[in-house]
Amino acid sequence: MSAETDPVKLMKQQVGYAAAQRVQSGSIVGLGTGSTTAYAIQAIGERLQSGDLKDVKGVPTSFQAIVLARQYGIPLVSLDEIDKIDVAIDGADEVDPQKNLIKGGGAAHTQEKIVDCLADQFIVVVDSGKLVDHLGSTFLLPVEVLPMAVTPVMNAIRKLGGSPELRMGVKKAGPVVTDNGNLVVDVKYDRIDNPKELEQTLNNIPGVLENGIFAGVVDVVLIGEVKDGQPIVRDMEHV
Ligand SMILES: O=C(CO)[C@H](O)[C@H](O)COP(=O)(O)O
Repeated sequence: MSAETDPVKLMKQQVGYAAAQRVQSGSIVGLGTGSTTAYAIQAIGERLQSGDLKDVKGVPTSFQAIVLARQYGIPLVSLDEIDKIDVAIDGADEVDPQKNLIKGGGAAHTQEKIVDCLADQFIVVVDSGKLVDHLGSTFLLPVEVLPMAVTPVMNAIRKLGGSPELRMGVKKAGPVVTDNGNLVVDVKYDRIDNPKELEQTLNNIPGVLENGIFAGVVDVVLIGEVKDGQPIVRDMEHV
């Protein structure tokens, strides 16, 4: 893997690479979505190709993960073919000090939550810019919604104190359509004080598939950062 020159890309590359080193031969690996996880998928593929790693299978969390796994030669399996996932590696948009997350910047949080929560070990890979004191500080909360329910769901979210907006496509006319054929509503909160409660409340609105709060499910957070001009990776537990 050639080193990135852009500092943020370099942090993402280093942390993705570090997570890939934790994968062991013979394991089933949840393959997350996003630019940071893409480096981990690449590094797992390179380890397989060099013979450093053997007999690894991936469980993808999105169409992007499928494409990358194929590109880097990682055999894929579906959830119907396995009875466990050893480790999942995935990115995040925000991480709070209790290791709660906001995910869904890539509109893939529904499949990500299924795969990440099934893993014996869930490793999150982020650059240091994703660390926040409380969720909702920098990122809107993504909620995947069935298309026919988008208006009542947005009304219900407003009544619960959030400000929802329908996510629109870039280089595509109209709204973003997820890998599951649904829409995404991004919700602004002044502050999310109780992530677990909000996660459950939003998922109870009829028409909501899943929201991007991942509360209490993360085992390890690896953080890529630049210290004294050098990229380093640290575990969130060990400052
Ligand atoms: O949740 C996600 C996709 O739905 C991504 O993991 C999250 O958006 C982080 O992406 P990146 O590593 O590109 O910053």
